[in-house]
Amino acid sequence: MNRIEHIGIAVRDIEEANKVYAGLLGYEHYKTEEVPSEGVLTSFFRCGESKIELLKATNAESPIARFIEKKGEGIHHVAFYVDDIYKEVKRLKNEGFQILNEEPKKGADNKLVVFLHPRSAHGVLIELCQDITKT
Ligand SMILES: CC[C@@H](C(=O)O)C(=O)SCCNC(=O)CCNC(=O)[C@H](O)C(C)(C)COP(=O)(O)OP(=O)(O)OC[C@H]1O[C@@H](n2cnc3c(N)ncnc32)[C@H](O)[C@@H]1OP(=O)(O)O
Ligand SMILES: [Co+2]
Repeated sequence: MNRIEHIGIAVRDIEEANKVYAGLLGYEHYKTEEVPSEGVLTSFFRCGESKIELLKATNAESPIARFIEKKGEGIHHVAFYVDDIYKEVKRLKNEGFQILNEEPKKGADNKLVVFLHPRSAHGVLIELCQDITKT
């Protein structure tokens, strides 16, 4: 793992959050993408080599809806970029981390993603991301 790929932030109203983060960063988001399999609408801002990923729930069973219901809006996950997601999953499993999906799934922005349970990482949901084109 050599850099933070993005920080995921759970929001109730993505249009309003887009305005706030555009005001904060001084530039607009570069894309919006729905990921139906995760029940989310995402919006991305670049931030150096990393990104901010705003996430709005698109249904009541979405992890974002459940998170906001329990904890309110805020940082939902930290995503690390990895060169070989299969190798990292194997390594992290051997280290004792609880892998939520051992088979990488398609995330937003052309990435394959794997999640580690927050109880494995002191209450922080961790995402691993690899470019789909590098598989
Ligand atoms: C857009 C695609 C992708 C990308 O390309 O970037 C994404 O980012 S998708 C993001 C949304 N998808 C996910 O979050 C998938 C992984 N998450 C999960 O599998 C689940 O949300 C979970 C982490 C396993 C929790 O699910 P569940 O056990 O059903 O939820 P509960 O609401 O019952 O919570 C149990 C427990 O865990 C705490 N929790 C839940 N989410 C988080 C979180 N994001 N960060 C920290 N802690 C979290 C929750 O508060 C509960 O704690 P206790 O109340 O103390 O038991
Ligand atoms: Co994410």
